[in-house]
Amino acid sequence: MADLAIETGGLTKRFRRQVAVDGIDLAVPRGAVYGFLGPNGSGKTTTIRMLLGLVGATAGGMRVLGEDMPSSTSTVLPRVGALVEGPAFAPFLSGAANLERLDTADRSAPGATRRDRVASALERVGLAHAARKKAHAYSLGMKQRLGLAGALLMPRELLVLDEPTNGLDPQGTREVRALIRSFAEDGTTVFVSSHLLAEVEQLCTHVGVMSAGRLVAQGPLDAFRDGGAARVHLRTPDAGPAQRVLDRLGLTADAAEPTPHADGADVVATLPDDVRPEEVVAALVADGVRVRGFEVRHASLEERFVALTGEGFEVAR
Ligand SMILES: Nc1ncnc2c1ncn2[C@@H]1O[C@H](COP(=O)(O)OP(=O)(O)OP(=O)(O)O)[C@@H](O)[C@H]1O
Repeated sequence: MADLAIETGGLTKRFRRQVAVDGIDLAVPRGAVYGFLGPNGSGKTTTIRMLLGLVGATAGGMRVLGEDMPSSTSTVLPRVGALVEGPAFAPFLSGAANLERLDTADRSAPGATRRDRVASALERVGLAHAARKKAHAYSLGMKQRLGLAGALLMPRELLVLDEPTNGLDPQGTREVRALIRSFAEDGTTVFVSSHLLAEVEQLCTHVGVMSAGRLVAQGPLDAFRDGGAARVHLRTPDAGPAQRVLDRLGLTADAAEPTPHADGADVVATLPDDVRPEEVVAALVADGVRVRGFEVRHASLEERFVALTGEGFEVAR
């Protein structure tokens, strides 16, 4: 069995009639940066709140860092750093004072090292220069980074981050992403929710896709990238003979009729796993088909996820 930082079985949350999370089986390997992807309202925040013991599950089980939750909350949570829903800070306290206050509330955090740990967490997120500034004067990006600093006051084995780049400008987004990468490089497992496919694609080693409360896909990101059928895009003035060659090789055309083009016509067909693109070109040429364009394209991650969830993803970065 893989060593899992988060594992759930049939995890379910119902709010009166509505099923927000519908029997999900999460498997988050240790050391992964796991992107928890799904459109708004698909159940990501509710799942995170259950994992952190902020709300009870209606049914199902969960283990976090190898321990049953919520029964082991008091021993597990000190090992987990969390950033959930835009952290609330005391506006008239400085960034450093806010972190000191937060740290004081953590019974596992030793007071003797508090000041040093606060300073190094601020340093880590690039806020050392603003340590004495009042939190209300922080930009949204700085507040978000202060929230991340709060999750880093103690060494953590797992970070759970709910939409950490929400509301940030592109620069702030890049900074937060770089920070998350640096946590992962230290060996921390990161579980990060997002409704932005591009973000998950750039950041994560693993992905879980939520749709209407269900986990519709999960696994290493590379498996999604390499999966998905390849299609050949052929441009030729000899569409009829081309189609016959493709049929013979077992390629199924996307449309009954090729798309007309000034330079002939475009034929698009799905390439079976056991046929190599060069065989297709050779067979076409051998049959006298004039090949004016030939390209093999894999379905993009976005196309695959849209197919899984039936919904579009925001592609904004
Ligand atoms: N406290 C609550 N009471 C009733 N319904 C709730 C509650 N919290 C969440 N829901 C519902 O559960 C569903 C899942 O919500 P959730 O916030 O988990 O989704 P999400 O994927 O995190 O979306 P978002 O990205 O918008 O936060 C939604 O339909 C939401 O309206």
